[in-house]
Amino acid sequence: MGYHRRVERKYTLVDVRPNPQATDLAGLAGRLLSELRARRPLVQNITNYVSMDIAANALLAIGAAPAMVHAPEETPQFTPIAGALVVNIGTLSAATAKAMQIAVDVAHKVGTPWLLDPVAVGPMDFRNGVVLDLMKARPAILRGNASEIIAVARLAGLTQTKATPRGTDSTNTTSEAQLFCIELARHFGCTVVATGEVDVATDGQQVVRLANGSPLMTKVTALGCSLSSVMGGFLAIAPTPLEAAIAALAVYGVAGDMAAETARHPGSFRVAFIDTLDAITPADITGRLKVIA
Ligand SMILES: Nc1ncnc2c1ncn2[C@@H]1O[C@H](COP(=O)(O)OP(=O)(O)OP(=O)(O)O)[C@@H](O)[C@H]1O
Ligand SMILES: Cc1ncsc1CCO
Ligand SMILES: [Mg+2]
Repeated sequence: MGYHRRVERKYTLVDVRPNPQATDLAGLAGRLLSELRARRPLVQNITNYVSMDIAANALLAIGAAPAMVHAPEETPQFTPIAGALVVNIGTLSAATAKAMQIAVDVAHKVGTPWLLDPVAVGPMDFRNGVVLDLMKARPAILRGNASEIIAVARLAGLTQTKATPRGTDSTNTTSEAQLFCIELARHFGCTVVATGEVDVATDGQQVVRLANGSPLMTKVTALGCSLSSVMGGFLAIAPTPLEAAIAALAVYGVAGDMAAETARHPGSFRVAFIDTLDAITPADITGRLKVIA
């Protein structure tokens, strides 16, 4: 398949089912939060150097057990016992790319669900090739910002639209990315999540849009990477990847709202946000979740 092959669009937004009710989604997220805390899933992360600390702390705060196991020599024994695997290409090298491919192949073989965070995909050919190779091992969830999701859609030949990322940051909106989320989900048979001011999650049939969170979340590095790791925690315990994605987005977004009520600048927000991941309750989600129809 050529990178830029344009596929015929056989479906439109019209055949996507209507948005479920906010109360249903908040209830789902609250139940899965309680279940995650009860089961404390083990989450393997092969992630970038920047996110290593905050992603592990976010997983601990929400109630999961993080493990940053990268070595290809260890993966064949570790990935089968992990509840989920999170692969994040933020600080990619030839060596880490190889370690990631070995891990996702093991995950695919033994049935450990895994999530891909395609950080800064688009402008660099090496990174783009790695993302396409990783996608062949069928992630359960693809989670990126709007620019990253548009870039993966272009790589897959689903569009000629060019994303306009600025390094690891998005300059696109998730409403620009929404149709590509649906097309990618159908093309790869996975759940796709695009984050931003409004978060979009879809399995190719249902589309859910959530509008919690604070602009301060873009002022703390690797909060998106940490969201991917937290989503891995939910992926380990949720009945479906879409439910895992919705629960993670709901908990994370509401925690962002709550932390922004106590902290006004990035340094203190980072601390308040981790504290809130620990303190947040299902009732907080019910009271605050913003679902866009
Ligand atoms: N403008 C905004 N307003 C409110 N919340 C936001 C905004 N932008 C991002 N978020 C939230 O921040 C979190 C991280 O999403 P973001 O899209 O910034 O990830 P990212 O670009 O992959 O981050 P990074 O690469 O720095 O880790 C998500 O929970 C998202 O909802
Ligand atoms: C800043 C940065 N550079 C590579 S990964 C990363 C963390 C945010 O994605
Ligand atoms: Mg990111």
